[in-house]
Amino acid sequence: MTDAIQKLDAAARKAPVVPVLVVDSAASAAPLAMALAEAGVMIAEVTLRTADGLKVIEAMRKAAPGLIVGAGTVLTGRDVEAALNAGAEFLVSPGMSPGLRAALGGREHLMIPGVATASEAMARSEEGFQRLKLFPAAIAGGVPALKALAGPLPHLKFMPTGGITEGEVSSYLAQPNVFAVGGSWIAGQADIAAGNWAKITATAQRLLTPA
Ligand SMILES: O=C(O)C(=O)C[C@H](O)[C@H](O)COP(=O)(O)O
Repeated sequence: MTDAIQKLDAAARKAPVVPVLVVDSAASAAPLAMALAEAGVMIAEVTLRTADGLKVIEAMRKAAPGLIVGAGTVLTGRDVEAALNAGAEFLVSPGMSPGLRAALGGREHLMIPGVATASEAMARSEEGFQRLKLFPAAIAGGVPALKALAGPLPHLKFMPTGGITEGEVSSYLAQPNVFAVGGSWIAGQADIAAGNWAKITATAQRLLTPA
């Protein structure tokens, strides 16, 4: 197992909830990183869907050095290079394409690619991807799909993301083939833009300390 995956696994064992962040302004990065770290969040995914995404990755790493910051919505080879240059420690994509696959060239261990079917999961595993994102988790079958996949493919570990609600997190995390759960609602785009740091900390804290 590679260092990047080991580090991610160790953090996910302690704090298996990964906020998927859409951050409009790099000015939000430092207070956001501190709000998440205060809640005990150990892994965050910054999507490259905003113009400031790369700057946000850099600034969050500086502000909270203990937080593992990755890049999400990595779609192209250009995204791969830009995200790694900005300091992203892991990469997440909604799926896989021949171009992205070629651009990774030996760096599969850094990426968590999205899969929605058994065939996709088998293909990614064969290509060397060690952790997979079930995406969009709710549409791809949610917890029943993960249970079904665990039968024939017990060695594959997933981070379900997409359409998961707060109340469902614990049932996802109870699956032995789930190492983390992701969601954009943990720290919502509007709350980040409005600087609602206390609300973000409270939501993340609630998720990380189940009743
Ligand atoms: O940006 C990516 O790489 C994605 O694949 C999409 C995100 O994972 C979803 O947008 C999160 O889903 P929600 O929590 O339902 O909002």
